[in-house]
Amino acid sequence: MIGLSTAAEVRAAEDVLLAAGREGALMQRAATGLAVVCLRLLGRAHGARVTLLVGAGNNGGDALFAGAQLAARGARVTAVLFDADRAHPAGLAALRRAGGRVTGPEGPDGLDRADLVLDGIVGIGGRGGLRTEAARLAERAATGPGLTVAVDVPSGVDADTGAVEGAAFAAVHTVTFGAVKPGLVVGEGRGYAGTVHLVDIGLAPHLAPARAHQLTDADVAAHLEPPGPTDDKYSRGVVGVVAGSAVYPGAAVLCTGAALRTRPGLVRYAGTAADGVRAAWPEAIVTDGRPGDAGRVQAWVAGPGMGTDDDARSVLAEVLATDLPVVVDADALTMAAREPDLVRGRTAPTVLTPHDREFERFGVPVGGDRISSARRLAADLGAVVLLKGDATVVAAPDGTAFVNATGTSDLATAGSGDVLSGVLGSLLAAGTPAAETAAAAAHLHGRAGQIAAARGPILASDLVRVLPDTVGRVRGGGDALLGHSGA
Ligand SMILES: NC(=O)C1=CN([C@@H]2O[C@H](COP(=O)(O)OP(=O)(O)OC[C@H]3O[C@@H](n4cnc5c(N)ncnc54)[C@H](O)[C@@H]3O)[C@@H](O)[C@H]2O)[C@@H](O)CC1
Ligand SMILES: Nc1ncnc2c1ncn2[C@@H]1O[C@H](COP(=O)(O)OP(=O)(O)O)[C@@H](O)[C@H]1O
Ligand SMILES: [K+]
Repeated sequence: MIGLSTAAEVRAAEDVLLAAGREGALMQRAATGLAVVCLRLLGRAHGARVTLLVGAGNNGGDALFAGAQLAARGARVTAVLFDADRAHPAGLAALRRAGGRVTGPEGPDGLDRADLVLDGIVGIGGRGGLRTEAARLAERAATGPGLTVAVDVPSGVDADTGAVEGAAFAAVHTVTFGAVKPGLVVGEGRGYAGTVHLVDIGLAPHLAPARAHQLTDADVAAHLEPPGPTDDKYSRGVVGVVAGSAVYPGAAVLCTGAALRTRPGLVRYAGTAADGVRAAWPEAIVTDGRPGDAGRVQAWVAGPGMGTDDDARSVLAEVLATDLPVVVDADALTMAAREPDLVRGRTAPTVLTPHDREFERFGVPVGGDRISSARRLAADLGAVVLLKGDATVVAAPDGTAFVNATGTSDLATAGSGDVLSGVLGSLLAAGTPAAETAAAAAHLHGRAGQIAAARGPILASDLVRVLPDTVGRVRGGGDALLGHSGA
């Protein structure tokens, strides 16, 4: 698991080392790690043109020290100081000693011919969008030829939330220090951060336990254990699906198929799309009766394509009245938003899987801070909330949160969410803790999207088809497709 630490948590850990007089050492570790990543990205230092955008704080100091290391290896480094009087004095001296040039925001910044641009405007000390001068150069960097690399956090991105209020530096890579900050992997900030490289500066022993995490393939593999010699079709967890309708059987077929393909023990289906499900999945046990007629299950998935009329409402209420884990998706979300008490007060886990428009039906739009929004609704309903998006967020009522690290925008296709709820129901039937299990389902769904999309545009049924291969590959470990790396 990769812990996501807020700016305050990072500062608290740094304070321990600063109190021990290690300030210089911390910044040197950060700058050296940064220079190493830059060298790797450039492929060579000698003759490379590098522009540093340097703000008045320690973030600018990191950029200056890293620039000095690159200059010492023959790079042609120009530092643009936004506030010449307050630029980090030791960093500036080091850059000058190494032969780097220094200019102001109106000076010859070299951006039009740069091979690499380092954004040291602001780091975790930043507030709000970039100010005018910085915004103008960030824009030129984004449209210029140089590879854009953010120091610690892309300037203008809120390190804690990923919110971007105004202009921000668009980085292709972000080299971050001590811990990955949530704002690099969630919300708008994710798009500005690009690939995240984590540099270890020795903070780990002093960091408070993270309240938000990203799962890796290895974490998710623990949810995908193959059956053992004593297992039978029941012992692996039976999932029940109430979804679809006679007119719209597609959602039921996708959801049931995804559940079967994730953990092929036993899937039961109850509802009016029974004929369609039978035809598509002879392996499923199907009834066109009520959930209670389906037989025993260990978890329910309710919602995709089931409608929101009185019959659908009574089916949902029957499922939510059980003491089993329930996934509430799609039409079931619409009904739960109308009647939140259907969910509040349940003792067994409930996982709600809204996208932004479904989330808003519960009263408040998602806004720029997706983790806090998911936490708020989770606490209000006493349920796990899986808020879908390009980086899906999962929050538990106690504030534990996960940000998904897998996926592709190709997943924005009709029926993709029905597949996710089938995968999730199937994993929940094993009885593992609901929030981490929901995060594991999002991870697996995202991986399936990446694998399916490697061949071209995808349909939701392609996701179902590649699920067994995806499970096999995630079990096999290896995070080659993940968005960030250790530096
Ligand atoms: N504290 C430490 O020992 C370490 C700090 N490190 C670096 O230091 C950074 C934090 O440094 P600071 O606390 O000095 O703060 P920053 O350098 O992140 O930002 C503070 C400066 O930015 C200005 N600023 C704030 N918002 C702005 C905006 N929207 N537009 C333009 N300017 C804005 C402020 O006026 C202030 O001058 C980290 O992100 C990291 O890069 C690393 O060197 C590791 C060690
Ligand atoms: N731009 C995107 N990048 C990555 N994943 C996305 C993107 N858009 C949607 N997704 C994912 O695709 C799925 C879509 O679900 P949903 O909107 O419920 O689809 P549907 O209702 O058509 O089944 C979610 O898992 C979501 O996280
Ligand atoms: K920065």
